[in-house]
Amino acid sequence: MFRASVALGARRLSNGYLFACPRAAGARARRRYRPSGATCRLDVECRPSSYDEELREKTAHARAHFDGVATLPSRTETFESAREEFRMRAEFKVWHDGDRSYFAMCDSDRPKDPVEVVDFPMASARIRELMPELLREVTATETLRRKLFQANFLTTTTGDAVVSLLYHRQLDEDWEREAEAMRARLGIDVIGRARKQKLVLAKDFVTEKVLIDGKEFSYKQLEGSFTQPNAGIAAQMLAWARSAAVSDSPDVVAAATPRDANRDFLELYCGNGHFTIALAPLFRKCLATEISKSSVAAAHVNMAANGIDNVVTARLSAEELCDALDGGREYTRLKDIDLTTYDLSTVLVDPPRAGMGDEVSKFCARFDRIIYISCNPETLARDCKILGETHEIKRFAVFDQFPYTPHLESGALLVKRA
Ligand SMILES: C[S@@+](CC[C@H](N)C(=O)[O-])C[C@H]1O[C@@H](n2cnc3c(N)ncnc32)[C@H](O)[C@@H]1O
Repeated sequence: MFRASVALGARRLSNGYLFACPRAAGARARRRYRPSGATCRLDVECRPSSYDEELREKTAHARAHFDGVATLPSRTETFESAREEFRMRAEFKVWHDGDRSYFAMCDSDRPKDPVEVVDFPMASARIRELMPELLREVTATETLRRKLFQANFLTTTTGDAVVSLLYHRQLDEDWEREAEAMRARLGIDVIGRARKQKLVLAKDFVTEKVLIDGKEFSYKQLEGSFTQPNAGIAAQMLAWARSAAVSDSPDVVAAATPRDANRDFLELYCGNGHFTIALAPLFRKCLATEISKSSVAAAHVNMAANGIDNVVTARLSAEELCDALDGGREYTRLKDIDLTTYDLSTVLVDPPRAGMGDEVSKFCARFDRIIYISCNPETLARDCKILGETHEIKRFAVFDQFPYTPHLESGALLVKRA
């Protein structure tokens, strides 16, 4: 447990963190680090000096979930984050106080009690640059400011940016004109959202470029859909997954030689094709599924943009795909796909925090290699208990996607026992 400095004006939030309101104390916000249990909502303080210690503690905590549940390899492959400017997306409340507007975060238990965010060193350089510029624009133009309650930033390492502005009122032509002028001045795309309204000026996505094993891939990332928040870590996760697809050894970094070039790859929870695009070249054919319609659409665009032509993507829940592959009911969304032509040897899963659960875990146990990416070590360990009956965990990695929070992304390679 870390010592937390308590600044003047600090208050304890319901998640256990201590914060100082910068307006009251003129200080940076502070919190107490509490690795277990609490969900972290207000991650305001950047603490590079305690980064190493926090990551060590989070890693030990993640590994502890496996005690008595499944056997991990002794070595943890550790992927560290940049200490600052690592978050490509951020959401802030916008608070108005007389003539002044400011960015704020609120604890879920005290939604009317804002903590002002003056700067956010964890956010990408582009977000940090845009924050004061956006506030200046909004403060200067009543049409943009009136009933604005939230601003969401989505950026890339290449400087692309979409800012969504959320309002408690319907948006009209005046708003559109002013937003268009601001869009041109700031060099961003703007989305105006209100009840049953979404105005897009001029696009609702960014395009990220990622270099993996010497090759550049491009990713269309939709505003409002899932994207990996930490771009540096996301690239390291892709390289790790490629390496895990071909080798049981952590020492093989580049996936130069496809292991299963004559066999096929299945991906569940594929999102916008983030892992699919990087792993597809290692296999003969790939089947990737995902529940979100907009993410599947983005995945199609991303396959085409990267010249990936051996992937079929279908909008199906993981549970539906398990059912279909086991000869269950017929799915219209699979009518053009002949599942019998696939010789699936490797599966990659990247489920939400709830993990795969019993049904999907038992289904995955039939594959030779399982690459399991997880944002919740607790559910990863639970699912590994099932998979551990047939598979050995050959590799275990932690990716520090969320520095200065209790959260830790992890990856496990499970290989079927002979
Ligand atoms: C952690 S995200 C990973 C997305 C993708 N692998 C990536 O790296 O961007 C989890 C994804 O699972 C999808 N999802 C949630 N529940 C699902 C289910 N039951 N079946 C299939 N996909 C699901 C979400 O829409 C989301 O895109």
